[in-house]
Amino acid sequence: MKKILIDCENVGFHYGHSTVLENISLQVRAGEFWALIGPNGSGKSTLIKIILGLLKPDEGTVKLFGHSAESFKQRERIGFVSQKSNSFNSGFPATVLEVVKSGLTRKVGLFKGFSKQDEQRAVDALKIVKMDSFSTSNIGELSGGQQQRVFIARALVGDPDLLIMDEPTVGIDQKNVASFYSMLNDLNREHGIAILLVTHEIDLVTELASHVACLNRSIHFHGVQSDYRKMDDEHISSWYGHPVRRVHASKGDMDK
Ligand SMILES: Nc1ncnc2c1ncn2[C@@H]1O[C@H](COP(=O)(O)OP(=O)(O)OP(=O)(O)O)[C@@H](O)[C@H]1O
Repeated sequence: MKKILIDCENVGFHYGHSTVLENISLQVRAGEFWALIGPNGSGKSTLIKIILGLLKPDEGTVKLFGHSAESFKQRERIGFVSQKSNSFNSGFPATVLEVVKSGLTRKVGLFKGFSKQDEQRAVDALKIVKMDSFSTSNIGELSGGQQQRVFIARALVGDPDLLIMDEPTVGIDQKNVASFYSMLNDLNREHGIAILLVTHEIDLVTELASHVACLNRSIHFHGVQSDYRKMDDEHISSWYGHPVRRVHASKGDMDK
C-alpha cells in the first residue's frame, strides 16, 4: 500500500455559526492525482487551507505524511500554488529565476544567499515546466499561463512529494489550459508527484485525475476516476445544486 500523504478524518469547520465542512474523511496517497470538485462556496478552498495548516479544524484531525498537521515540520514536502499567483503586473522587479529561487527560502533561510546548487535546482524546476528559456525575463512580462507555470516551478524547487493547487487555471486563456493540464499529467506520471487539484473543470480534469472527490459541505463521492465517470449526471446534479452535464473529453485533447 502506498504511503498516505494527507489523511483527513471527520474534519468539520465553521465560520461563525455557518457550517462550511462536516465529516470530511479523505486520504491522498503517494503518486495519486486527485481532483477536488464542487460548486462555488462548497468549502474547497477552506479544506485546502485546513490541509495546509492555515486554518484549524473545529472537529476531526488532519495528518500530513503521518504527522499531525500542527507538528508537521517538513513543509517543503508540499508545494502549493494558489489561484491568485498569476497577478504580477509588468513592472514587478523580479526575474523568473528569482521567483523560482524564492521557493527555497524556507530551506535556505531568508537572509542567506543561494548556492550554485540552489541556482541549478531552480533551472531544473523551470525545465520541468518548460520555462527555462524565460529564466532572465521579468515575471510581469509573461502571460497568465506562463506565470502560472513559473509558480509551479517555484512550488517544485523544494522537491515536494505533493503539489496542492487551488484553481491554478484561473486567468489562463482556454487554449493554454489543456497544455497546462498536460504538464500536470507529466508531473504526476513521470515525476511521481502526487497532486491535489481544486478545479471547476469537471470534464477535462477528471480524465486526467486518478481520483475524484466531490465536495459540497460534506464529501458526496470520493474514489477512483472510473467510478466517478460511471455516475450519472442527474446524481451529480443533485448534490451539486444545479444541473451538471459532463462532456467526456478524450485523452488526446489533453496532449495537444
Ligand atoms: N474568511 C471567511 N469568513 C467567513 N466566511 C467565509 C470565509 N471564507 C469563506 N467563507 C464562506 O465559506 C464558504 C466556503 O467557502 P470556500 O471559499 O471554501 O468555497 P469554495 O468551494 O472554495 O468556493 P469557490 O469555488 O467559489 O472558490 C462560503 O460560503 C464562503 O462564503
